[in-house]
Amino acid sequence: MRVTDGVVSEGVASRIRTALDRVIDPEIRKPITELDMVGGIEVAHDGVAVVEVKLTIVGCPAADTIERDVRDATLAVAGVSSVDVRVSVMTRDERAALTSKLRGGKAKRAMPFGPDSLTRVYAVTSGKGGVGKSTVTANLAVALAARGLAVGIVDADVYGFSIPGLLGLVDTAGASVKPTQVDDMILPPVAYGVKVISIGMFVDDTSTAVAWRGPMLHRTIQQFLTDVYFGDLDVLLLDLPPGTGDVAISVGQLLPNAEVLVVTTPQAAAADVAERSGLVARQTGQKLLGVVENMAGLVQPDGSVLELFGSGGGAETARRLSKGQDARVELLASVPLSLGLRQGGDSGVPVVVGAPADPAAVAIESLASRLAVRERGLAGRKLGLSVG
Ligand SMILES: Nc1ncnc2c1ncn2[C@@H]1O[C@H](COP(=O)(O)OP(=O)(O)OP(=O)(O)O)[C@@H](O)[C@H]1O
Repeated sequence: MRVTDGVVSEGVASRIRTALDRVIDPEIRKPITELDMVGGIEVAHDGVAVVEVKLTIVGCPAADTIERDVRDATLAVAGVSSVDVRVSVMTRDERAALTSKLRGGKAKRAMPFGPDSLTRVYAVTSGKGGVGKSTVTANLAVALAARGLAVGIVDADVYGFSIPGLLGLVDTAGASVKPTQVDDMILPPVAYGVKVISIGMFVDDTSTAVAWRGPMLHRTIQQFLTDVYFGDLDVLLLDLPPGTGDVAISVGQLLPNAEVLVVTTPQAAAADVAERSGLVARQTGQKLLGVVENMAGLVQPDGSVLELFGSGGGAETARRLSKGQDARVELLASVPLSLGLRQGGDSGVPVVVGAPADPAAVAIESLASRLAVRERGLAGRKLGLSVG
């Protein structure tokens, strides 16, 4: 429906369009004007505005937010007395044009994180389960995003897909939120500024055991990397299942520029397993960047330190992994045992946000400052890099 009564105020209409540049699609994270989601805008002499908004899909979960933001932005424009936001859905062709635009006009299903990409890819692995790999990954991602970097996580931990829960992307029953799908493009849910995709978002029951063989896992990781719209990321973190050669091989093939972070505990025995998972990653051509020791000494109220899992495992793993490659594998951080870190994970409010003074949060922040590298220079060229 178009406004037909009386003379239309073009000046106000164009000011509304400019104001709508500030309305961001919460899932795609771009202005709705850039996404061609704004149709006609007409304003009658009495200041009554009609704004047409085209959503990507029927039942778009962001519909209410977008409609409200469009209403607020329009009403804030001088000369507007009231607004009628008319919501419709894009046609197939409009949607196809949008997904192609978001892919930068590139062929469908191109891999955006290949060797030429300016995204720094960190693959987080561990020798065995339960060492806090996912907890560290989730907090690291949030800390990097808080520094203004564009950050994404691919949770490929089929056996323990815990990233959605750690970042609060779950409903009251504990089920992961489902990503919106625009044709064959998947829009990753966003938490604390981090775009997240997880195997947990594609299983109906969180208690489902996902018993996948290598090829299935490979296809899933590949699909996550090609069909999920991450946009231009500064950093992509991959949470990998502990100690499997299958996934290391897939990551080596799909993301040859990925750099591996090995998470281990301070226990001496854990160093053996952690070393093996690092070596598997190296055999597949990936670069080992560093070791993160987690569950290190817990500071007691009296100031003494309780080393529940012993000490030195992280440094030992880094020392052993340094043999056999030119660049030294560094112990990048030692994250202490922390009630706050564990509680933050359980409640979906990462400790780096909920209790930034917690010693575990401080250690993860310092890890983030070592890894927070933006490769996109002002001229869009690649910048020189170094960790440290
Ligand atoms: N530094 C820490 N202090 C206290 N608890 C921690 C710490 N790090 C992790 N945890 C807790 O340990 C448990 C295992 O952590 P997490 O799920 O992150 O491990 P994981 O290595 O990713 O395991 P998996 O790969 O098997 O899924 C969680 O309950 C988490 O809250």
